[in-house]
Parts: sequence; C-alpha cells; structure tokens
Amino acid sequence: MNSTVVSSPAATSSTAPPPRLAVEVRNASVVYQTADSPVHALSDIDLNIGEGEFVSLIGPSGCGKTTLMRVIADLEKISAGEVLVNGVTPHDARLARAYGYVFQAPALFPWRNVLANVTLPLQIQGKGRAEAKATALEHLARVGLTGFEGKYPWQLSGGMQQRVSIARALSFEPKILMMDEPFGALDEITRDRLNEQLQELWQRERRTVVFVTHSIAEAVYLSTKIVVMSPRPGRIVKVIDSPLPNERHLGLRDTPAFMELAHEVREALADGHHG
Ligand SMILES: Nc1ncnc2c1ncn2[C@@H]1O[C@H](COP(=O)(O)OP(=O)(O)OP(=O)(O)O)[C@@H](O)[C@H]1O
Repeated sequence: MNSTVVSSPAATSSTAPPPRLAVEVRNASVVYQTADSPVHALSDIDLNIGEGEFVSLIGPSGCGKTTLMRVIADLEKISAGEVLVNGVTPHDARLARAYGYVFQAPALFPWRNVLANVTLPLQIQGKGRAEAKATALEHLARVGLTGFEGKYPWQLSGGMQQRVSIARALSFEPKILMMDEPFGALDEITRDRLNEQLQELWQRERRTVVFVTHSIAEAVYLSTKIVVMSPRPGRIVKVIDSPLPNERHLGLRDTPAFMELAHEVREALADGHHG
C-alpha cells in the first residue's frame, strides 16, 4: 500500500510540507539494570512525531510501549541515542509543562470532588482559586462533564472518571497529551463512546497525542500514525501513516478502508513476532 512507510524519519508525503516535529527519537535504546541481568526494553528506536499528530503505539505485552512513552515524557532515561521534544530535551520540555498524562487507572483523589481534582494541579502551578476554577469548569465542559463538578470519583462510572482525568490533563494546555492505555479497563461500549469523544476533541484542538493501546481497532480508529512494535527488545516493526480521512465517526469501522488498515496492522504485529 502506498500509504505505508517503513519506519523512517522521512515518513511524510512528498507534496505537503512536513509538519513541525513535536518528538524526535534517534537510535534510542533503554536497558533496565536489574539484580539478575539487564533487561533490554527498547532497541534502536527511530521515530518522528509531527505536531498535531495522533500517534498510537501498539505491540505485544512487554514490548516497551510504556517505556517509550516514559522516555518521551522524561520519566525514564535512555541508555543510548537521543530524544528531542519540541526541539529541546524531554527534561526541558517537562519544565516547560509540555506534557499532560492520562493513565489506565484514572488516579483521581477520592476525597476531592471532580472540580477539586481538576483544580489541584492548577493551584499547585500557582493559579489563583477563581482562575483555577474557571479553567477547570471550562475543561470539564469540553469532556461533557458540566453538572458533575460536585460529585466524588466513587460516584462516577469508570468512563466518567477517565474523562475527569482527561480534563485534568488538558487543563494546563499541554502541547503533548500522553495517554497510556487510558480506556483499557473499560467495557467495550464505554470505550467506543470515549474513543468517539477523544476523536472529536482531537479534531477540535489538534493537539499532539501519543497513545498506547493493545487494541488494533482503537489504534486504527483514532490515529493519524500507527507505530507497530515487536516483542522485547522493543523495536519498531512498521510506521503506518493512516490513509483514513481525518473526520471520523464510529461507522468508519465497517468500511473496507478501515478493515484493510486493521489487517495491515495485524500483519505487521505478526511480522514482529516472527521477525
Ligand atoms: N523499572 C523496570 N525495571 C526492570 N524492567 C523493567 C522496568 N520497567 C519495565 N521493565 C521491563 O521492560 C519491558 C518493557 O516494559 P513496558 O512496560 O514498557 O512494556 P509495555 O509494552 O508497555 O507492556 P504492557 O503492554 O504489558 O503494558 C518489560 O519486559 C518490563 O518487564
């Protein structure tokens, strides 16, 4: 398929100007030192993520998806290679508050209500009470949670809690949203709905998103670029630039184009296993 580009820094169309790079990973490797023996988690990773792209990392359990995300977010150090985020080191990008995080478990404070969960990081950042509240309310509205400000996390469904996490992550307008299997623990219908809402949010804001998932359907539905990884030591098997239109709805999943792309991802995953 002509839309498929094997991992290469020049993975952009020749006609459109390449987008500015949000993330550049060059020959990056991560080796964890453990008591028994070193664990080679990532090997020779090369990856470019353009500003405004929605990039999914997909691969078998333990292949290093989370490690790659943590490397980009300055939560893990590389053992070799180079990583730049918005042209600076991940450390400097973190100091510039480039990242927002959403993890698999919502990680909300159970003793704070929804509003107080979202205002907390804003207040830590030094925003006044009124400004933090206004910002939080605005972001809760963006994820469809107006009216739930006074509820406590335990009064919300898992999907709603995850939407609070997304509102909190977006509340300080990070350049890059890092999402590590955010919907992995949810039932399929809730997951579908959140996929649709996340897609709409991305359409409106075109923020750079790095998204870890085990679901081929989720990766294909959401992404502009799908990064397929091999079992440990994690390598990039294939980078697929999505040929699907940017405007997406769940019905897209029944189209031949969607199924073809899902098939391509599945094949790449299988190649990674056997390669
Ligand atoms: N702090 C650590 N010390 C030692 N080994 C680690 C550490 N963190 C991760 N690993 C190992 O590195 C490898 C990659 O882990 P990572 O969590 O990045 O994989 P993953 O693809 O995100 O897995 P999953 O899909 O199961 O969440 C795994 O074998 C894991 O056991």
